[in-house]
Amino acid sequence: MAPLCSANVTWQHGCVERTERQNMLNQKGCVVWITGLSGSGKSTVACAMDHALSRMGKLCYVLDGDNIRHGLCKDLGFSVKDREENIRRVGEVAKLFADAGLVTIVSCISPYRRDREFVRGLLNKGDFVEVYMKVPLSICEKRDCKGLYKLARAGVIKGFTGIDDPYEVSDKPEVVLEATNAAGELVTPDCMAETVIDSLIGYGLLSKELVRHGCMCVDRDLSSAPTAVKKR
Ligand SMILES: Nc1ncnc2c1ncn2[C@@H]1O[C@H](COP(=O)(O)OS(=O)(=O)O)[C@@H](OP(=O)(O)O)[C@H]1O
Ligand SMILES: Nc1ncnc2c1ncn2[C@@H]1O[C@H](COP(=O)(O)OP(=O)(O)O)[C@@H](O)[C@H]1O
Repeated sequence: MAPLCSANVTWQHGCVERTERQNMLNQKGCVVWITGLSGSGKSTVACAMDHALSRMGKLCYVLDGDNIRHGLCKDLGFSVKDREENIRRVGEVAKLFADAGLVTIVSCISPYRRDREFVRGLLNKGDFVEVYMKVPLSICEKRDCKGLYKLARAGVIKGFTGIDDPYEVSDKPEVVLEATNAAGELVTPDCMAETVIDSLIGYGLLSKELVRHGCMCVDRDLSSAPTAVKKR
């Protein structure tokens, strides 16, 4: 684990408090941490949430594992140590975004429980919401939209999560999203996003003042809100 901080540096306090920023934005900063196997739907749910929250007038930002590895973490691979460092960096950035008042949505495999708990520990209590994509490997592998499972099965990619590298399920993630509902029907990404948003409301991280339109939420005072919306 990295040292607490570099030598001879002093924390500089800002002159605008987090609460002031949150009041300006009319929202609370938090981190929604979406974890699960490759192909489980993390990026898709993150995108659906981003869309739904934006329609509600909430400022959010998605930190997606694939994208972060094109820049901030482009020097990292997939060893245990590199994944730990990847999650540490993403966690630190997510913490800054939450401090700026944004609903910060992270979609990273983050396969090791300890690394996710490390990030949870960076945030104020209650500001970290872990969303577990409980999608069986068989479904993820069947989707294989990037062809990586095929390469992993062929031994071309070593240390692939779910194949020859572990995914550790948390004891109590705040939200669990399954691929199918009780009736065995596929759950759409919009409905998954809605489940997470409902949880954020339940945890007091989002305002209850919402009206609903199908699976998408829109803010009560959005002038462009559809006329056929019904109260929750
Ligand atoms: N060895 C191995 N294991 C798992 N995934 C791999 C690997 N090599 C490359 N990829 C691709 O990298 C994406 C995962 O990046 P992450 O930053 O989310 O990974 S991690 O959280 O550090 O484990 C992941 O993206 P998603 O499919 O969106 O999850 C893969 O496309
Ligand atoms: N709820 C869903 N139902 C059906 N297919 C989905 C669902 N969510 C994602 N997918 C599909 O699964 C594939 C992988 O999704 P993606 O979001 O890229 O996963 P991840 O980010 O976890 O690797 C994509 O082709 C996507 O369209």
